[in-house]
Amino acid sequence: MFHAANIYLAHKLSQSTARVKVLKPEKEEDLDVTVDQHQELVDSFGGATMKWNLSSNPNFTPAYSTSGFTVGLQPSEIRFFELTFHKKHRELVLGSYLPHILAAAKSIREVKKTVKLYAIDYRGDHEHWGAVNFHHPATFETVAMDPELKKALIADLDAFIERKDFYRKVGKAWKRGYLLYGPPGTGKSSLVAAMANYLKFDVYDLNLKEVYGDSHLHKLLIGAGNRSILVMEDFDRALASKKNEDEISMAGLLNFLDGLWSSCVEEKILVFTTNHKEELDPALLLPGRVDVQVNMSYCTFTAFKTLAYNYLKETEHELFGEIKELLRKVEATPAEVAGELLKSKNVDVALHGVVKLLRSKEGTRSIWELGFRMNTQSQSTVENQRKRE
Ligand SMILES: Nc1ncnc2c1ncn2[C@@H]1O[C@H](COP(=O)(O)OP(=O)(O)OP(=O)(O)O)[C@@H](O)[C@H]1O
Repeated sequence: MFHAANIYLAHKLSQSTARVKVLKPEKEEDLDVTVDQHQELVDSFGGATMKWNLSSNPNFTPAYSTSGFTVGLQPSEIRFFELTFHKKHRELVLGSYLPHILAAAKSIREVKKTVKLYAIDYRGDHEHWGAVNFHHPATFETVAMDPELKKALIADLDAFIERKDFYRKVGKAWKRGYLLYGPPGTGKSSLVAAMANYLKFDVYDLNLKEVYGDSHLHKLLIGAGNRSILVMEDFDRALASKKNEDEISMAGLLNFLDGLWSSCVEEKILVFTTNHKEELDPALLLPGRVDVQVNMSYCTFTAFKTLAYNYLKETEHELFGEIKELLRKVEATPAEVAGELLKSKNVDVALHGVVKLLRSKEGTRSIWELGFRMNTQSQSTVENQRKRE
């Protein structure tokens, strides 16, 4: 309650607050401006006036020597808030105001949160996660993909976040599984980053190649925090690279995800990515394991326009017509197109680069066209769009 009140009141600091306290938490990027001691802060709620005051009492805890003996007392302080209100508002405070503060503090924390990227920590026993701040700039605005698919995905994420009570009522673990599939360079990793930045969820990058057995996998999965996205990139290939019998298998992974792990999960998103959806074990694709499949495909003209806007701030150009025609005929990944757009700040030069790239692909068939077969609705959505365009 103390931390919640501290966060809540920090948001209520006004220009007239004479003294504030400023901290820079080690792993956060922003400064924390909070209430200082003996500064009365007045808030109002449901017509009642609430007066807050931060105070402290001295406290002494035993100090120990390195050999474990008590060597005296160490001074510290216990800080607390004193809340003053008229006694007729007691019910209001206990029943509504304090719960309101808890909820408000939670959402402030989420907005301010610095998203973290976790990977297996190789400095220790490999059984824990190490974190760095997540700086991937991708957002849903910058990811070039079918607009309908994007809208549907955002709506699905929103619905998932809002349905905690529903999941609890129907006895389901509050988790959702996504499969992102498509050729390399079509934006699967960028989409994961966009999801993380949108939800402010930490990303846990579970590189299955580095997981040396079921118990290791279980420790890592259990150690991953809530409000997070657990990503298993190229997970089918990673599992296939495992030869030993005592190493993890797809069945072992799925069993654990469905079973014990599910019972301790809150607000977790699982993302599997693959370049070879057609080779996946159908057991993975059952609802409850993979709830949504997203086809990240070759660059359509709509996707190209997103990229052209991101990189050049260009919405119209005389070369757009030719690029549109070429994109109907050839297969270029958004990464390839983005690579050309990055080459020059000069719009004409950059767009000519794109035309040259696409022309060079005319008459060639990619390995994906030859060997990559897709079978879901989202694939036909993208293909229809390519035809429409
Ligand atoms: N759909 C996209 N929208 C915006 N940028 C993209 C998109 N696809 C690729 N890019 C650009 O290409 C780079 C590589 O793409 P990304 O790593 O997201 O592809 P991927 O599908 O995850 O590839 P892989 O399967 O090889 O991991 C990105 O950093 C981004 O700059």
